[in-house]
Order: sequence, then structure tokens, then C-alpha cells
Amino acid sequence: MIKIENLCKSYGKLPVLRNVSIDFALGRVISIIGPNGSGKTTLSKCLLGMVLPDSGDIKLSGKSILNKHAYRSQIGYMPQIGRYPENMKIRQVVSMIRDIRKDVKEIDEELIGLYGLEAMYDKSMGSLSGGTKQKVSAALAFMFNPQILILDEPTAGLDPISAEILKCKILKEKKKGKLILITSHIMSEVEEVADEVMCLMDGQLKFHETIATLKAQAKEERLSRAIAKIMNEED
Ligand SMILES: Nc1ncnc2c1ncn2[C@@H]1O[C@H](COP(=O)(O)OP(=O)(O)OP(=O)(O)O)[C@@H](O)[C@H]1O
Repeated sequence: MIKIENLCKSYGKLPVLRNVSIDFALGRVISIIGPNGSGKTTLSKCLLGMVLPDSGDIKLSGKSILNKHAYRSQIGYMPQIGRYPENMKIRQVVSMIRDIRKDVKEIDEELIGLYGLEAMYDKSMGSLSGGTKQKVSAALAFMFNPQILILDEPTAGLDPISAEILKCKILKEKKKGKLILITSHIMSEVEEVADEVMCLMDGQLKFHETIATLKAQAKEERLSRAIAKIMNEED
């Protein structure tokens, strides 16, 4: 579904993505892990067309997406920190985004319901807690039934029940055959929702394996231990 070929991106003299090549298939949840500053968000932003790579290509169903925009309608994005106009009410943000996506007939309002956002519709975005803002971001990412979801540290800031709701939603959408990319630092969460893990280190792809393979390779039951072992061995 998505094919990334020899992707390179530098900010000034700082190389952030170094020759990254990887394929992602539909119906899979892939967790993007790696230390702070290893290039996870930059990779997601390249997929979203928010950052233009210096070289390399990204293909969606065989076609390059670089400098194109229409493909974006197939991707739902939940940013690490959602930035919204402070004065807008939740209701206005939701209806503004729905207006932009009038083409989509099948609206998924499940998260709006599960998070009880309608009861807060008249609150301004500027007055919301960080976690509530995250819930709005999550609801918007899933709203238009995209084939691909990119979730950047989606449960950071969510209380345990709300995080559980999101994890269930991720698994439900995976079952519908969607491709879901999640950046996360929480290994227990990765283990719960992901099928595969890709690890970036200093902008390079360190590994891309299924969770079962990583555990078998490291002879560890827990993913966090398996990953620590693999990283240490490779140092
Ligand atoms: N717009 C930008 N201008 C300059 N440098 C940037 C920019 N965006 C990111 N960087 C740098 O690129 C590197 C990779 O950042 P990125 O946000 O992709 O990392 P990350 O793996 O998502 O990190 P984290 O786990 O902390 O979220 C960092 O050194 C960061 O400071």
C-alpha cells in the first residue's frame, strides 16, 4: 500500500532521515519506535506531505505522492499536539472539518460518542484540557473513514479509560483492513495494538519486524526486553 524508497531529509546540516526504505501493507498496525529525535515525526510528516524529502520517493498504491495533495483524503492524522484556533468551539471545529470533507458520506462519529464530546460542544478549544484536546484530535482522525491512519503518540495525555477506548478503536479499524501507523514510546501499548515494529535510530531504519519475530529472535516474552536486547546487540 505504502512504499518508501531511499527517503532522505535534512534540516540544514542535520540529517534526520537517512536512506529509509520500507513497505507498509493494508490491514496491519505498525508501530514506529526510536529514541527522541530519531526522525519518527519527520517520517510521518513526509507521508502526510507536510515535509518534503530531499530525495527518495513515497508511493501509495504504486503512485508517487510527492508534491501531490489528493491522496491526503485517504489519510487520517492525529498529531502529537493538536493546534486549533483557541476561540473556536468544539462544535465549530467539527463542523468546519466536516464542511471541508463534504465528499465523504460515511461519517464515523463513534469516538465523539464514546468520549462524550457532544456534551462539551460549546467549550472553546482554548479552554480544553490537554487530554480533551487529544480526544478531539482522535475523533477527527477517524471521522472520515480513511484507509490509512497516522497516529503520533496517540495515548499520551489520555487517562487510562480513554486510552483503552482508543486502543479498541485502533484494533476495530485494523479489522476493517486499514493500515495504521502509530509512533509510541510505550512498549506495553505497542505490544497490545501493533503487528509490526519499525525502529528508527539516528534517522536510519534499524529494523522492521513482526512482534512475534522480535520476541523469538531475542528469546524474550516481553517486547520491551526483546527490543532492549536487540538494540544492545546491534550497538
Ligand atoms: N522543522 C524543523 N526544523 C529543524 N529541525 C527539526 C525540525 N523538525 C524536526 N527537527 C529535528 O529533527 C530531528 C528529528 O525530529 P523528529 O520530531 O522527527 O523526532 P522524533 O523521533 O519524532 O522525536 P520524539 O520522540 O521526541 O517525538 C530532531 O533533532 C529535531 O530537532
